[in-house]
Amino acid sequence: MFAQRAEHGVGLSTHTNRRATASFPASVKLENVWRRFGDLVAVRDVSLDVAPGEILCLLGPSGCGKTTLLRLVCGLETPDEGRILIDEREMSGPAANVPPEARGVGLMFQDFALFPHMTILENVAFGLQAMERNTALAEGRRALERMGLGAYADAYPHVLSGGQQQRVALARAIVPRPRVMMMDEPFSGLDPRLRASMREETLAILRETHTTCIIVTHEAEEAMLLGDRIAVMRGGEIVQAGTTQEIFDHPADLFVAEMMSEINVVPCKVSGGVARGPLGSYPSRTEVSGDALMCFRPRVVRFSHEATAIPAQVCGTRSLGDETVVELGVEGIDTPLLARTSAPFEAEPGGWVGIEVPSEKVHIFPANHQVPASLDR
Ligand SMILES: Nc1ncnc2c1ncn2[C@@H]1O[C@H](COP(=O)(O)OP(=O)(O)OP(=O)(O)O)[C@@H](O)[C@H]1O
Repeated sequence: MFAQRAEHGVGLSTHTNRRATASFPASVKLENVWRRFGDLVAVRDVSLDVAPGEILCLLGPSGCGKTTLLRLVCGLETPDEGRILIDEREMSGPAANVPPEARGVGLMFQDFALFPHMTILENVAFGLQAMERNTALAEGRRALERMGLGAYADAYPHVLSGGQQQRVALARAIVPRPRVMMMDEPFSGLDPRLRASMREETLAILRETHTTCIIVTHEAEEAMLLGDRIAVMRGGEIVQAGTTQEIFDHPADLFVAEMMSEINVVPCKVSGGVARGPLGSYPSRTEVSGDALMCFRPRVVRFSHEATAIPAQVCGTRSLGDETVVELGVEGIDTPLLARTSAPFEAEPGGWVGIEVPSEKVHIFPANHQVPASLDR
């Protein structure tokens, strides 16, 4: 990550000048964008369309190029090839290189920095310097109240907890109402309850202001909660982009399936459109043949007393309150399978149960499908 990138530092005078007209949403388009650092390819031939007012979540493991992509859109990085357009106007590319402050893009980075010598309110209003001071302070106060921090307006940052400081940084990023917002793990480091409420609040503000937004996250659940669409990145590339349901139901490969949630992976062999393995035979809807992997999520495993059910031995159970996670040993499979059930689960470790895996919930990928998440060099 990049130290101390000031999320307030990009485009503020522009935001403030344009603020009155900032209510119509902007589109963001990347066309075949590349960014290299020496021989390392951080962003590889990325094309992406973000519709006006859309919230797109970029999901991917550490080092896959998410932050670099945001920095390219903001103008803090220049693409080696390709074009970046905001509202069809070229920002980066052969014909233009619009400076960050003229792009109207707001930024909120995970390593936000508040100015220690300014009050909380002054920090928030910092982005409104082109505005008449009293109006700017009134706007700043409103944003702080919205974040539940109105009482701290005249205090200094050091009296706030880390989570509170993060909310101030968020207020500072949104108060100029940029038409396009880049958020890099904006909720990381917050405790789960605060994280959930910040997420809701941020989402409400982005929707209200029709802000087009790209949010970077490591967490699939967060991406699903926030994004109209999700783009999954690996090794500098967008592997798959779509709605939560599209990606969840039709993951492009095992990497994407594993990014979205935990998944059981069972080796099998495919021939003539049928996958055969320790769990029996399943129709394969893909072109795959030969060694393959049969994948399914723990929640799709059904417990069954039918004679056709697959015998499985209970290795262990964990209660999650309203759900039980069951580890199951099945002959021919080296690692225990996981099942999740919200029905009462009575069997003890060592006991035997029957399971079924519905064929429509099974994904079949070639055995060599998984490409390492690290970057090509
Ligand atoms: N200025 C730079 N000089 C050299 N290498 C860089 C530079 N910026 C990024 N990189 C490298 O590019 C790759 C992508 O980095 P980036 O920060 O975009 O990944 P990320 O997906 O945001 O990771 P994380 O989730 O850990 O923040 C990494 O290998 C990183 O070390």
